[in-house]
Amino acid sequence: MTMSQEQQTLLQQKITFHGAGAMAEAIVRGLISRLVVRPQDITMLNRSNQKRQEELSTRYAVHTGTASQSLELLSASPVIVLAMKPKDAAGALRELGPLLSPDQLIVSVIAGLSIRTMQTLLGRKQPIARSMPNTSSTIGLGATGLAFSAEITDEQRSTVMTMFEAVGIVTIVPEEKLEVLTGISGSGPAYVYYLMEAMIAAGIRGGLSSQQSRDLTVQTVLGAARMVQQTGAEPMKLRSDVTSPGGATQAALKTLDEGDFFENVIAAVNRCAERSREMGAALEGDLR
Ligand SMILES: NC(=O)C1=CN([C@@H]2O[C@H](COP(=O)(O)OP(=O)(O)OC[C@H]3O[C@@H](n4cnc5c(N)ncnc54)[C@H](OP(=O)(O)O)[C@@H]3O)[C@@H](O)[C@H]2O)C=CC1
Ligand SMILES: O=C(O)[C@@H]1CCC=N1
Repeated sequence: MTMSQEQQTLLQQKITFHGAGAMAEAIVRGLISRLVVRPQDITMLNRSNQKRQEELSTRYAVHTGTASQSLELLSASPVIVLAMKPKDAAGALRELGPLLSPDQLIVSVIAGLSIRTMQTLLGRKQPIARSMPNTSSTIGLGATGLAFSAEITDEQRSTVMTMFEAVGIVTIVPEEKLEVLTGISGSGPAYVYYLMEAMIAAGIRGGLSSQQSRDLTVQTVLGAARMVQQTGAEPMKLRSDVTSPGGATQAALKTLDEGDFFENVIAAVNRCAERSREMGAALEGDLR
């Protein structure tokens, strides 16, 4: 099921972000700017970075604190978003488990970390939504994959859907598909930025100003994505529309293919999925 958000529902629930880095900020910015959650209902906790807390509280008027100061707060929050790096997750979940009541919802954005591992680390069958969002949530153009644990209630499911639909499109998948989804949409923005970096560099090397090169690249990527979205045409058809036989585009694509561009992108997506599985397996290994 893929949906775009059209109507916004105000979630009148307190949400605590356990981890206050790039991904947590992307979601919070989206939620606040789309009026889905009031800033006073959001708390963002990190481990120790005081400057970051001040920055977030000034920027978004949310509550902040460090995890150790706020165990009480976590224990009272109906929704807890786990948003630390995978390496920090095991310790945080072990600490969190004994504080929770059975109806508290955990929403994880952590790559690779399975629902089963989370429940084992928590030491209880907590309702869990495992998500894979991306940083474009910041501007409401995120793409999020979701999988749910069996314990989740309809109301909790709808809370999670509302949260992520507020910041982009949402698709529900069987949990084992979240890895390949990470390879496409979770990490995907980085591939596109890398392509853009290369295009901008090429323009500058060819004598355009950096501003010209940047503006042209941004508009080109934006226009190409919109063309696929708005015309409904296949990318292959749109590519062919640009490519005159024997012309300049064909020569450029041939150069990309000499570097096995198409298969390399697929290999990168597969490696990303595999790395997510490795991170998940390492966390599972921490259980022993
Ligand atoms: N960035 C992305 O594009 C995406 C990231 N993700 C996932 O999001 C998660 C976070 O990534 P990202 O935001 O990039 O990471 P960041 O490094 O930007 O942020 C991590 C945050 O976690 C905090 N933290 C670490 N340990 C604890 C703890 N024990 N209790 C509370 N907070 C803690 C850090 O606090 P402090 O700074 O004080 O140490 C920091 O605020 C990852 O698991 C990643 O897999 C998912 C999709 C996309
Ligand atoms: O690089 C990572 O591991 C995370 C997963 C998706 C985007 N960033």
